[in-house]
Order: sequence, then structure tokens, then C-alpha cells
Amino acid sequence: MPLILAVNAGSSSLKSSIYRRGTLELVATSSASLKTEQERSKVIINDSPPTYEAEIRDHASALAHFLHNVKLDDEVVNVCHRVVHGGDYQQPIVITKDSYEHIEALSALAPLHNKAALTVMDAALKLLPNAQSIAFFDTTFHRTIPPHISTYAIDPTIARKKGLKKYGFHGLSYAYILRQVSTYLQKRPEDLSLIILHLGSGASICAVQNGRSLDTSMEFTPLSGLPGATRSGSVDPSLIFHYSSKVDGVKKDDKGTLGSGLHVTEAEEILNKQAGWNALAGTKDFARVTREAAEGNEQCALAFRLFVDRILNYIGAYHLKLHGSVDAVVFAGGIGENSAGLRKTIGEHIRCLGFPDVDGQRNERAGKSSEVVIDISNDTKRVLVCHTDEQQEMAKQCEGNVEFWQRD
Ligand SMILES: Nc1ncnc2c1ncn2[C@@H]1O[C@H](COP(=O)(O)OP(=O)(O)O)[C@@H](O)[C@H]1O
Ligand SMILES: CC(=O)OP(=O)(O)O
Ligand SMILES: [Mg+2]
Repeated sequence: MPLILAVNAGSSSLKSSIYRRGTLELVATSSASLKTEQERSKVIINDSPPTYEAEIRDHASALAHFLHNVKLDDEVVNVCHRVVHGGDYQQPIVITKDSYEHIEALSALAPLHNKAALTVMDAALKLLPNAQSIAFFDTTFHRTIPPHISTYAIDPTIARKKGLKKYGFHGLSYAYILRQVSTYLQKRPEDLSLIILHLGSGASICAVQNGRSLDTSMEFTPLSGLPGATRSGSVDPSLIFHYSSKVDGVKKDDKGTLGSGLHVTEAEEILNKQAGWNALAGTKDFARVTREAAEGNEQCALAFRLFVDRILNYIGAYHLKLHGSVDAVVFAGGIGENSAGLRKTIGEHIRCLGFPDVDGQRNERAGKSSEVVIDISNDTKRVLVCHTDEQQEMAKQCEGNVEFWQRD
């Protein structure tokens, strides 16, 4: 039976899974968390042997490492690539010279992601020359966001020309979670309204109304909304100018160059790569932020509380936009699935919206559970944890689309 390889280039990891086409049986899977240059990457392949460390420099070498270990190259017929920014692509698309160049042109709008995905595509084209590569976009799920939510209050002609609007990200994860929660609650997706928190190195929240994305916290690029490992999240737009000119006390000139000769695009880079937990607490690892916050580290406590505060901004707003009719708040992503402490804190805050108490024991056990969806509450308005799987979502969409079977 032919195999489907699905690759997810996240900002801090490369997750790769191989499925058997027809049954979608998982044949092999790997999660490589990509660390800084000094640290070695942690790799898990098939959970056994358990986590080990390997010399992996980047996303492309993580894929090469996985393929070298599993030795299934000859059987792979489709390679599904998660691409974070798909611009106005409404569907997954086979990688051709044209679509590759289009994704490349969108790189500036997802600086931590699209380029990495392209290097993984290059590696896949080289290592698996006979397989067909297909791009699946984070943005596609959010095409249902209505214009009054996706539009910025700026000149409409310029906005249209430059594509300045809310696109939304983490869409493959939201699509997977919606499907799983629908099965778990035995309700059709079109009858479900959810507030989903995808909290990882990049973090976002989505309001799902009747099975469709109504609003989400990441906007034009994955920089906006919640803070992340190295991302500031939303800031006052004027902060960029004041940040740079305050640094050295020099006023910005009229060429778009800021204070110390810092160009606006460099300021964007700083907010993407030198902000977030790493700037506040000196670590990109939210597990460490949580642990050290509990041990009394003030900067970590600040980062933790700040994250909770920003999350509450969105839950409150989305609860209102969904008219209080919310079947469940769902936690997912590396932090959402593993941080019982964060879930407990958020759980305490949302009780005033009619959500039940988070069950202490079920909450503690949820991260290690082999179930895909776990109820950590006890009521009709639920609090759930979902082990999200963007690779499986891509494989499922690939499986359901005969257009992608042409190379058999
Ligand atoms: N037990 C834990 N508590 C809090 N955060 C955790 C825990 N385990 C993993 N994480 C965090 O999950 C994040 C990675 O999430 P993930 O969704 O895999 O990332 P990516 O954005 O690369 O897809 C890291 O910041 C990591 O610290
Ligand atoms: C969109 C985004 O931030 O993705 P990730 O969390 O995988 O880095
Ligand atoms: Mg991710």
C-alpha cells in the first residue's frame, strides 16, 4: 500500500508522520524540537527508543534524519507540507514551479515559517524525487471569517492591493480539533461552537461558530495576538517607532530608518525573534517558565501571568461573540496539552462564564493520556484537552482528494 508522508514545519519543531494510504494507519512518526545552535535537538521517533538527542541543525536536516532512520523512501507517493501562510489560496495545492514561487513570495508574511517549509520541500524533492509534494495551508480554515472581522480600518484600495487583512493561522490544527471534538461530543461540526486555544511556541485562539472559523487571534501575520516563545504578540503599532527611537534617544528620520539606524523591517524581526518568553524570562521553554514561576522567579511569574492575561482577553471577547453559546473551551498545542498549571489557572478564571471546575486529577493526567480528546471538566459546557495532529489532518485531506492520487 502506498504511503503518505506529512511534514509540519513549526517555529520550534519539525513533526513528521508516515501513514498508509487507504487506512491512514500510522507507520512512523517523529518530533524533532529544534534548539539553538549550542544545544542539540531532541528527537522522538515512534516513541521508542524514547527521546534522544541528535545533531540536527534545521528543519531540512530533521526530515533527512527521519527518512534515513525509517527507510521507507520507495513507498512514499505523497508528501504533504504544512505551509503557514497561503495568502489567498483556498485549497491545498500541488507544488509546481509556480506554486513554489508563490509560497516563496509570501515568506515575508510568515518569517518564522514559510522559508523553513520551503527548505523542507527542497529536501523532500531531493530525497523523494518520485513523490508528489502538496502544500496544505494554515490560512485555509479561516477563509470563513466575515469581512467585518477580517478587514482593517485602513484605506480599502491599498488594503486590497497589498492583501492587508486578517488571514489567521494554525488552521490545520483547528480543523483536526474540530473533527475530533465533533466525534467525541457526538455532535456534527456544523452544530458545534468552540473556543480553541492552540498554545505552542506560536500561540493562537480561534472562535468556531457552527463549525466555521469566526475569528482568530493571529491576523495578517503570525506575529499578532498572543505572545509566543520569541514573538511579542500584539503591541500598540506605535511601539515600533518609540521602541527604536527611545533606545538611543535619536528621532526617526524620514526614510523609514529608525533611531539607531534600525530599519522598520528589523524592528519587525525583533518582535518576531527577540521577544516573547525568551525576552521576558530568558527561555523559549514554557515548561521552564511555569516551573521557575512557581519557584519564585519574578520574570517567569510575570511571563506566565502576562500570557494568562492575554489569553483571557480573547476568551472573554470570543465568548461574547459566540453569544455565550459555547460547547467547549479546548486546550491544544505543546503548552495547551502539557501545562496542567496553565489550564488550572485559565479554568479558575472562566468559571464566571459558566464553565465548570477543572477536575484536578483528570487535568494532571491529560498530558500523558493516550486518548485524543480528554474531558477535564464535568458538565454540558466543557473544558477539553485535545492532542492536536496537523500531520494527520493533512494526510486525511490528501486521502480524501483524488487529485492527489495521480502519480500511482
Ligand atoms: N509540560 C509543559 N509545560 C509547559 N509547556 C510545555 C510543556 N511541554 C512542552 N511545552 C512547550 O510547548 C512548546 C512547543 O509547542 P509546540 O506546539 O510543539 O511548538 P511548535 O510551535 O513548534 O509547533 C514549547 O514552548 C514547550 O516549552
Ligand atoms: C503559526 C505558528 O505560529 O505556528 P507554530 O506554532 O507551529 O510555530
Ligand atoms: Mg505547531
